Amino acid sequence: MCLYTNNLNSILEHINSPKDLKSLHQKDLGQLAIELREFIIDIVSVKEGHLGASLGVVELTIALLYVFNTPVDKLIWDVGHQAYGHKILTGRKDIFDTNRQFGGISGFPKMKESEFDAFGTGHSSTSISALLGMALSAQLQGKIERQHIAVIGDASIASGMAFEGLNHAGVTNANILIVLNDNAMGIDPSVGALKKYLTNVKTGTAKEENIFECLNFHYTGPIDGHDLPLLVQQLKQLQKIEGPKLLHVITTKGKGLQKAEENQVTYHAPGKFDRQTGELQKKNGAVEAPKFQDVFGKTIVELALKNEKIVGITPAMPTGSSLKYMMEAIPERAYDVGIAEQHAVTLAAGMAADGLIVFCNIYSTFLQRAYDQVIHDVALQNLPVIFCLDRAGLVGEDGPTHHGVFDIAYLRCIPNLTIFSPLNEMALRNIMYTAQLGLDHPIAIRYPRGRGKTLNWQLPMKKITIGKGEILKKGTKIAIISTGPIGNMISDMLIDLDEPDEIAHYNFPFIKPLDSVLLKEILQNFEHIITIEDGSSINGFGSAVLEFANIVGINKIIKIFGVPDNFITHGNTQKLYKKAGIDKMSVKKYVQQFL
Ligand SMILES: Cc1ncc(C[n+]2csc(CCOP(=O)(O)OP(=O)(O)O)c2C)c(N)n1
Ligand SMILES: CC(=O)[C@@H](O)[C@H](O)COP(=O)(O)O
Ligand SMILES: [Mg+2]
Repeated sequence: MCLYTNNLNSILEHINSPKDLKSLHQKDLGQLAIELREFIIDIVSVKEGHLGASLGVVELTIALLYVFNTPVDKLIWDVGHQAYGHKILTGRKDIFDTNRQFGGISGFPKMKESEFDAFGTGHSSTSISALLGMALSAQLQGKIERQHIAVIGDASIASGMAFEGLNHAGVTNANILIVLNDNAMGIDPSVGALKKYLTNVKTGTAKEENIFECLNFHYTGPIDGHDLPLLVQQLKQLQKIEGPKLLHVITTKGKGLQKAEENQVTYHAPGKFDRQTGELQKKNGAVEAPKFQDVFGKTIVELALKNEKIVGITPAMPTGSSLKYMMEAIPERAYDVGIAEQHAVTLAAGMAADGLIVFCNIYSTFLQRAYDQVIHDVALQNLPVIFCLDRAGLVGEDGPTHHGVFDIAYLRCIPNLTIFSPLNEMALRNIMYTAQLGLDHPIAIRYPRGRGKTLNWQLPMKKITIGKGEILKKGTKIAIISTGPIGNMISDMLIDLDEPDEIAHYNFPFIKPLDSVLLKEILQNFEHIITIEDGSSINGFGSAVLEFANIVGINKIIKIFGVPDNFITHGNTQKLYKKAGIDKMSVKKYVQQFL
């Protein structure tokens, strides 16, 4: 049955699955693209989320779902932040307003959420390997008709992992189609030699040999990724060709919303905006405490202006990490290396080995990808790289792919590495200052997404003693030991409580080395000890305290508040703290039973 309708404004209304989409006349697809774009803008303008990337692939999404036979054919969206159109057209239109909200659908493809989400994503550059895995599996299992398609962006394909996938795929006869969605942007402008090459291909100035053909791919392109009839035609043709194929499409990030096209960095994930004008929603004008990322970004400039040996590195997150301030002020010493966390870490190691003072800023969750480099290239050689791990803790709406809750657990077991979690903005500044004065070891400084508490934070920096904790409040019966900014929540809770004299509060910014003198004193003087952190309760800060108690042979009740042993969902951070049981109420309830 053909779903053609004379009321052209309501095509999307009728599309609840790719089956409905496939029953449209091809000439109606253009109208569907208009409606899909409007729908995405409507929802994201009020519910927030990733905007530009999804707007850019509206036509591509429609064409892929129109031509291929999903979910039998496998379709993988790399990173997945551009998959909103895919979600809307694959049965989630009516619940799309719950996107990224607590209890709602995920902002990324998720296998459990839909059979149309062939593979869960969130971290970039995984699609080619996963797709190849499925295609080789199809060969082994005799699923010879099945098609396998991955959509990967120009920034993500420049990552090592994507190249590893291409390198393997090129010597197989696996039936895969890689759609390279080239908009010349990551979150920030794409960087690197491959970007230059792709630009040359687009402008017709590339040398004769095509890089993808050299890797044994059947290459098509570059074609206009907003030309729906052309996309449909090309995809239908490629459907008939066996083996590894790459279709190079050119798109505009933010397509269809003028402000988003003009300011692609801001509109990657713009927050709330006016859906008609695209104008960002104005803040209420109140003076706010700074974001931790800006404390990092402004402090490194301050330090680097005085110390020529300081360099900064970010793997593709200049805006998110605020290293952009240094890239503007001292471009020759600030490097955006693209989505290349492993390279970023070993690059830092090389620079540190040659005497530079290196601040390597990586989101906690993305450092997971460079674990071996941290151990083998930095810690084993005891190179004093200064890792600044932004987005540590529960990050909110991005959810489990992005929560920075494992870093303490995966770093704590690495010899030579110091781990520090600042209570506030000044502590972050002071540790950055101290680290650049010269440390004997590498250090990981972990701090959260969002704002701190201090308005007047650009004070002169002070050297701090490595491995020192501090008492924030005296008490007689219970000792609460916190690490990081979650300590501020404990201070607030103590103000709320009726009998605060019984509770002492200690701040342990150094997770490693622990302040053994102070900790021994606490273990000796209190019957009941509570630790709290915004990371995994397994092998976290609390575990370190338990291990220490065991080593010194002091047997006390030690209660650990940390993120439990499961993947925490997405949503507003307050709700997530509650879900993880590390919110104010949960701690208060626990403490009150002993007062
Ligand atoms: C391993 C990893 N590093 C960094 C990121 C953060 N990140 C998310 S999207 C993105 C840019 C992706 O650019 P591209 O692949 O070109 O897709 P586009 O947004 O242009 O569609 C980055 C760096 C990530 N998700 N995963
Ligand atoms: C898709 C992705 O990985 C990024 O866009 C991420 O969502 C950025 O997170 P922040 O908003 O915390 O910078
Ligand atoms: Mg891109």
